Amino acid sequence: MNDVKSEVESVLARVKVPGGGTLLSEDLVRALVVEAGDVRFVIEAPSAEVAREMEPVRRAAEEALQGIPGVTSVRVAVTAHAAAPAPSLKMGGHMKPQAEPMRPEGVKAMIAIGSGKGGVGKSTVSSNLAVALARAGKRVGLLDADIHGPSQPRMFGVTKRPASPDGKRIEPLHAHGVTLMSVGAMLPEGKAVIWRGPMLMGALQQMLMQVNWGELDVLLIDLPPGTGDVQLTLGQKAPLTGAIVVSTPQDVALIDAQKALDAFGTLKVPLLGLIENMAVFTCPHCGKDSHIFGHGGVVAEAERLGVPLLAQLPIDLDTRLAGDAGTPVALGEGPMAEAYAGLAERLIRGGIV
Ligand SMILES: Nc1ncnc2c1ncn2[C@@H]1O[C@H](COP(=O)(O)OP(=O)(O)OP(=O)(O)O)[C@@H](O)[C@H]1O
Repeated sequence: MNDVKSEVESVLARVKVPGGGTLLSEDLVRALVVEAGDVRFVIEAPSAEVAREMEPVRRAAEEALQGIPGVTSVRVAVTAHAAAPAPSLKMGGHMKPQAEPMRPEGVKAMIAIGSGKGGVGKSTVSSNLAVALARAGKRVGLLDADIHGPSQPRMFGVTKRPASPDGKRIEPLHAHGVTLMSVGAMLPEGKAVIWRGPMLMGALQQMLMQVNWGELDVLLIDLPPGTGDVQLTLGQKAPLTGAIVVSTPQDVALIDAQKALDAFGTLKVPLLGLIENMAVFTCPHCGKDSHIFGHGGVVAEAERLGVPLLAQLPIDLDTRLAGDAGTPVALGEGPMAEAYAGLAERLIRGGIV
C-alpha cells in the first residue's frame, strides 16, 4: 500500500498546474488518502477563480492516477480556499487581570508538549498523541500555541477558520476526533510574526479561556520551541498537569531540551517524561539501522533526571507523509500507529489522562 501511495505522490509531483509548477510543488493537495486501491484527495485552490482553472488539472490527475497498478478508483475534488475574513474577535493585546488559574471549564487535564529546539517533531508528536488518545476513547483537545509557526491545521487537514459568531466566544474546529484550536488560524496571514510578549500572552489567555472547548479529558498544548513568553505564562498561570519534552538524540537539540526541562522545573511544572523522536532510521532496502542524529543522549538524560522515557520514535517516511497530508499516522494501522497507541496507553495507565 505504501508503494501505491508513493507512486500516487510521484504522479502528483508531475501534474502541472496553470502558472507553473505541479500540484505537489505548489502545495495544492489536501487530505490525500490511499486505501485499498481507492485514492481520494482535494485540490485546494487559493481562490474561486483559480479553482475554475483547476478543472483540467483535476481531470489530468484522475487520468494519470487511474494508470497506476493497484489503483481501482480515484476521486478528486476541487475547492477554493475561502478567503474568509478573520473572525470579528480582536486577538492579542495585554492579558486581562484574572484571579483564577487559566484552566478552561470542563477540561480535566492539561499537558504541555515542548521542545528546546524547533523542527524536532514536537507538533508531529502532539498531533499523533492527540489522535491516539482519541482512539483510546478519551475526549481530547489540542491547542496549537506555536504562534510563529502554527502547523496543526495542516497536520489535521483543516483549512476552515474558527468562528466567533458573537465576537466573544470562539468555536473550535474538529478533526479526526480531536477538538482543535490554533492561534495562527485566528490571525490574518502574516500578522503573527510581529507580535511581542504581551500580545502573545493575551492571545494565549483568549485561546484557553474564550474557546468553547467543551468537556475534555485532556487538553494538549503544542508549545512554540524554546523557553519564551508562552512557556513562562503557561507555566505560571495555567494549572498544568505536566509537561512532555520532545528531543532528537542530536547534541544540539538535547542541550536545548535541557534548557526547556530546566524551565519547566523552575516553574514547578511536573515533568511527565521525555520523548526521543527520530531515534533511528531503518533502511527500507537493506534493513540496516542508522543513528542519523546520534544515539543514546535522550535515554541518558531521562536517566539523569529520573523521569520516564515515554517513547523512542524512529525516522519514518509514513509519519512525514501522513502529517503533510493532514491525516496523522496514528489514525491508521502499523508500527507507528501502534507506537502512538502505546504512548497514549502509558499516559492513561499512569492516571495522567
Ligand atoms: N519521526 C519522524 N519521522 C519522519 N519525519 C518526521 C518525524 N517527526 C517529525 N517529522 C517531520 O519533521 C518535520 C518537522 O516536524 P514538526 O513540525 O513536528 O517539528 P516541530 O518540532 O513542531 O517544529 P517547530 O516547532 O519548529 O514547528 C515535519 O516535516 C515532520 O513531518
